[in-house]
Amino acid sequence: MSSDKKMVTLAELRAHNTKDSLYILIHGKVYDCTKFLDEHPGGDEVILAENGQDATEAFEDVGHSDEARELLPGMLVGEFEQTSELKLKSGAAAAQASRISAAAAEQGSKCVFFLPPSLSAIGYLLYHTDCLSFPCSIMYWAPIGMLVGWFAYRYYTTGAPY
Ligand code: HEM
Repeated sequence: MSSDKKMVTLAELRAHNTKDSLYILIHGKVYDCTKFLDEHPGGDEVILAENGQDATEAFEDVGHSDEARELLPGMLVGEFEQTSELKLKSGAAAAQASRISAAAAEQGSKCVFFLPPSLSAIGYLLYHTDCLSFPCSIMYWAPIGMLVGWFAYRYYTTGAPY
């Protein structure tokens, strides 16, 4: 139930900013890691440096193991009461964006792979210059390009485009 969740304010988070009492904010939750400071394999300074701010990015950048994550619930103080003063960093959103672009790149390379080299090159250029939002739209542009080419060729050789 959300009503019995303890909410931690920014003032509270900032009040616990020393070795004697240290709160850390990770993924919107506040943890009391005072007792853990001496045991932390990464040393106490790195955690102390994150006092009073959102430590999510620092925590995720290290690539902490599942074992490290399992220690967190034991230190939980409560949910962070978000204020406009301290915007939470959304590591999840960034990860999602990179997953989407990786998937799009994979799909693009599959499309381009089955096309003749010249069209692959055009498709590659269009895709990588962001001319098209969807990589497979080359299937739409290629026939148009060929049609325009055909009329240009006819006009050049006969003086009449049809
Ligand atoms: C209360 C939150 C934290 C917990 C429970 C925690 C736990 C751990 C654990 C168990 C390890 C050993 C490796 C692993 O299992 O992943 C570790 C390593 C490490 N942690 Fe944390 N950590 C916390 C917060 C942080 C923060 C905020 C930083 C800031 C940068 C940090 C930096 C590091 C570094 C640099 C290592 C690597 C140490 C090495 O391999 O020499 N940790 N942490």
